Amino acid sequence: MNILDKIIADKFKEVELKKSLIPVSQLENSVLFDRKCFSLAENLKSGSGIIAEHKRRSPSKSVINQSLNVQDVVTGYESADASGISVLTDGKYFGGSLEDLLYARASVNIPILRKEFMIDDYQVKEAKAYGADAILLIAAVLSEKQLIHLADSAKDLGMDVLLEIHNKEELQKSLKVNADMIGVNNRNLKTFEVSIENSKELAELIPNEIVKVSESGISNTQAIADLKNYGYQGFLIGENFMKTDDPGAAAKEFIKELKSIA
Ligand SMILES: O=P(O)(O)OC[C@@H](O)[C@@H](O)c1c[nH]c2ccccc12
Repeated sequence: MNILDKIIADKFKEVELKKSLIPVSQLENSVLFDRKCFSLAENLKSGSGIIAEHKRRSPSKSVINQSLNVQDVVTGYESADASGISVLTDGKYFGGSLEDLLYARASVNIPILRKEFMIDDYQVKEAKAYGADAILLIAAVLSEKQLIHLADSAKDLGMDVLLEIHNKEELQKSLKVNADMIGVNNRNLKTFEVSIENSKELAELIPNEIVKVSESGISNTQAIADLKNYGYQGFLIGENFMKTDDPGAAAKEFIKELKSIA
């Protein structure tokens, strides 16, 4: 079993357990459930394009940063002029939680992406109930039918959908999905290999009306200038900021430099 298979197997158990503990009706009664979402896709078009991620650890890097407080990190990202924030909510492999999402929501007024391994409608409802503006769907772990269903369900709740692909086959099964953004993951989730070339190779195959996002392994502004030439408008960055003592300050410096080369 590769790591992605393991994560998904655990996720099925986790979701079943949660469903038995907290009914959907309770999620729907959350004060945040009727909140009007910010659009991440729209924000990427008009702003810096950076989606800055809160990530404590990952299966590929183990610990990145365990000592920070989520509110400080996300307010730092907001004042750095990030277009949106990504909050990992998986606990076992990434050290995140739904509570992180809730604290992030209470701290900023920019779009927040719930970064999670979505396999069930229940998690889409949870995302809305805990203050997310957008969800991630990973084509590598979902069928075309599931992708369509989960995306429609998020759109019905007013959230944006970022659909993650890693290769041509995954893009192929994503074309009928109602996604606002397609994210090309430069990291292969099965082997952890990272190559920004992956975003460049897949760019021309992504339909023009969908906002293109490049994800993972981005550590310098020149890479972004390059990716913009391929039509990318969004750039998801985690480790490069989170590995520092002050991710907000690192993001601010990065975005300032990005603006100066634009
Ligand atoms: O820390 P990086 O290399 O900048 O990557 C951020 C983000 O792209 C990465 O965390 C990610 C992309 N897709 C995912 C799916 C699940 C968990 C994590 C991810």
